[in-house]
Amino acid sequence: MKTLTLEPIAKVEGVVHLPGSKSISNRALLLAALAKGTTRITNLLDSDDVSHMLNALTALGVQFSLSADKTVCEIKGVAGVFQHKEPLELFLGNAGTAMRPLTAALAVSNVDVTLTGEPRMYERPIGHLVDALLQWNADIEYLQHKDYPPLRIRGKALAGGKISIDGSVSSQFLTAVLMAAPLLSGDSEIVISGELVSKPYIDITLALMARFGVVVDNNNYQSFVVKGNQQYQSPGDFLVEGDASSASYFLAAAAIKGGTIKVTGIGKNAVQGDIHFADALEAMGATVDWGYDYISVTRNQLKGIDRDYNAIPDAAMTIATTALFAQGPTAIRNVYNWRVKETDRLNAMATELRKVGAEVEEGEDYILITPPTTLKHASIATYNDHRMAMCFSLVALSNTAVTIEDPDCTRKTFPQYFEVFSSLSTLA
Ligand SMILES: O=C(O)C1=C[C@@H](OP(=O)(O)O)[C@@H](O)[C@H](O)C1
Ligand SMILES: C=C(OP(=O)(O)O)C(=O)O
Repeated sequence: MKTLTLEPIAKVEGVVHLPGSKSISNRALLLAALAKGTTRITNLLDSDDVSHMLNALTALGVQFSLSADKTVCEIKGVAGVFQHKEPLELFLGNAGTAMRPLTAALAVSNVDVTLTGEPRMYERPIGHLVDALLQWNADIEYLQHKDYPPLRIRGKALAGGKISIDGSVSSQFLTAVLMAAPLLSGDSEIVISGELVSKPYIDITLALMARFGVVVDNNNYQSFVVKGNQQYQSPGDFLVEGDASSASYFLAAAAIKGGTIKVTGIGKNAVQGDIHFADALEAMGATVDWGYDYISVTRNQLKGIDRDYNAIPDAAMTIATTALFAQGPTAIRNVYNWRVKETDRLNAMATELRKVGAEVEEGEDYILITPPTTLKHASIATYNDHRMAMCFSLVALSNTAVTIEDPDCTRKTFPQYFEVFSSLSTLA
């Protein structure tokens, strides 16, 4: 297996132009594909998760052109729902932002589609989404195990109406039904049961739908009303914000061993909840500066924090390895759904943090990390989880090297991560 050893880093500083947000790239592609008119998407992310969405759109007959560097996509919308006569199989890797939204969009289209993915995708639940779509009378079949992909979807026109959806495992299920709702022939009301997790991602969904001309009535995230029989409208040009989750590694590095690092492509008005990772760093003691198109962080003495990070589950992983450099313990709470992401992230994080010397308590939905006085060199298993690889690069900001196993797993959202990280670093 390929490994990458990062030697101890004395200092980090510089400017990072962030690649496009994964969450926004895949939403923008899907809505542009459904919309009336041609959309020119710029700063599109080029990564595996986005390739899976693009490949699915190609197979569905959507016409688009990509620039040589794959960051500009001009896409001609189908002005309605997808139409495809022959049965199709779409392979979606482990991309939640492709699997979940496409399940709903295809259930209301004229298609007969089987959605497949990597083995881990077949362990990531989708039952809450399918249960919601079945209430609209969708035709969806589990091909292996109840509540998990692969799925066979025989899409058809659906009438809408009132449904309930369990929001306690993934917000992507609600995102999926919201994006499909305007395509129903009648109006719909979507009522949330259970505590809605990862709420800021719903704001991304509503903001994107609005950019494509569809306004949703949001009753305090308890229920949503969407008018039926609508068509998404292309906004013409659409610029993808920088990826705020990807920014977290650089901002954390600055807090630990800056210098100052400035990330551009996101700022104080960004729509992604993960920009509030910078607030976590500030609470730990770092100095944060916010502009309209940048966030910069400068080092300071860090102290441990104890907070609920349900709203930013992806960036919260970066807090776990930043905690290695703080005075006192850090608790990251209310992150149960770490267990159903690329791997069981609570277990993976606890196991690997212990390897570098931390004392870790792994709860059902929290992790409590007490940093060691000196970090130990370790070979870090990454569990095919891009965020495990990126988070543990921070260990090199010590007097100790760190070895990252399978570093190429960052291709899910950030293929160039290690090149960018190294370009900011001065070795000890
Ligand atoms: O809607 C989105 O773009 C996402 C929502 C979050 O998932 P959950 O809602 O499952 O927490 C997040 O972890 C994922 O990386 C992207
Ligand atoms: C959970 C993640 O991905 P997905 O979109 O596949 O859910 C992630 O990127 O951390």
